[in-house]
Amino acid sequence: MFEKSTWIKLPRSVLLGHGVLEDLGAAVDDLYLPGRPLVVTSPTPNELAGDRVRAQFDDPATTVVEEASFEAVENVIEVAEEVDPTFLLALGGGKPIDTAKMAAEHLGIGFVSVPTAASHDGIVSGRSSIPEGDTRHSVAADPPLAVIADTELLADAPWELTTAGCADIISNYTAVKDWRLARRLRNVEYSEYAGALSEMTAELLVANADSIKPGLEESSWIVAKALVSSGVAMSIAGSSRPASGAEHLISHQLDRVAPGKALHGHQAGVASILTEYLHGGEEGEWRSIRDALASIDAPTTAEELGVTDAEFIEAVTTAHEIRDRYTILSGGVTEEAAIEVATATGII
Ligand SMILES: NC(=O)C1=CN([C@@H]2O[C@H](COP(=O)(O)OP(=O)(O)OC[C@H]3O[C@@H](n4cnc5c(N)ncnc54)[C@H](OP(=O)(O)O)[C@@H]3O)[C@@H](O)[C@H]2O)C=CC1
Ligand SMILES: O=C(CO)COP(=O)(O)O
Ligand SMILES: [Zn+2]
Repeated sequence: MFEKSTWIKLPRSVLLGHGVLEDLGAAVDDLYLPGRPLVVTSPTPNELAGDRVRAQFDDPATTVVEEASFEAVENVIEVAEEVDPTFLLALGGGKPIDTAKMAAEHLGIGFVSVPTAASHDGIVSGRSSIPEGDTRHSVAADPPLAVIADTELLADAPWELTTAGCADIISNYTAVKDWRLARRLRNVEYSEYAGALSEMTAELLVANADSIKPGLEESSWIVAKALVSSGVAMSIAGSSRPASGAEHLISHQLDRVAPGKALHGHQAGVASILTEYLHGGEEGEWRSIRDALASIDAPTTAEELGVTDAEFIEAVTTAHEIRDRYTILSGGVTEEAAIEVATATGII
């Protein structure tokens, strides 16, 4: 008997473009979400756009998240239990968005995502990624009910946040290779649709790399569309597999080994040069990944990430320990081998 089933959860509305922040209230009305939001934001986005967001609702409440942590999620839940909002409205980068996503899941209410930085594909996805001690919890949560991505706001964010979003997308190439490898060697469930969408998203971004330049609002448009598309791929897969393979394991380890030194997408991008080399060898496509990253001003070396060679190598040799996800790094890489590959690719 055929017994497979799939439940794909997607945002119902995605507004993307110049000035769409002013349509936020209307977009929420369109979702038939009556009542008041609890705005979950972080300091800079609150200062930049908090008042414009609050002005579109009756009696909104606000809570400010200083860092992404389980404690922050608990705090948001506590505030929500006091003010009894009908939905959460996450305003900012990944920190407030992931915190709100996880809190909304716990509270059993929806959330609306208003990114102020096109820094990674978590702004759209149904995955919440929160660090805790030495590990990182990537948990399934409902995706946002709506995403309101104002390219005017995104274009004003520091340029490196946008290049981090690009690099997060470019790393989809190796994430999909790891996923296919896991299907072949471990019979892991693989979605052709999600894999193809994720790869196509990276290809389109690279094809448009010439239009990704600081001070050009079109860059934010291209990147934000790619982040939406990658988020949809994760929703179709029901996991972060289409966008997170061994390169993400290395990035998560760098967060632990060298915290706060580099942005998530930049780390995943540099790590994907190395994992592509492991997949394809000297003749593989690692140079194309490196050149694509360089063409949009993203780092391609440990030094450009601001981490030492030793920190990068430690992240590579320990990456397989943090998550039970089969990748090219499963089983581990010796320090000598890691140094050899990182040297061959010019990362160290
Ligand atoms: N779900 C997922 O798939 C993923 C989730 N994550 C999560 O996301 C977090 C990282 O996301 P990221 O977006 O980089 O982090 P943040 O939300 O911390 O944003 C990065 C920095 O940019 C600032 N900022 C945000 N928007 C603007 C703007 N428009 N102009 C000027 N500054 C701005 C923030 O300021 P300030 O701190 O003052 O508010 C912060 O200092 C991690 O904590 C991680 O847990 C990461 C990867 C994937
Ligand atoms: O960053 C992600 C996709 O780009 C999410 O991946 P994780 O599931 O590894 O947190
Ligand atoms: Zn990522």
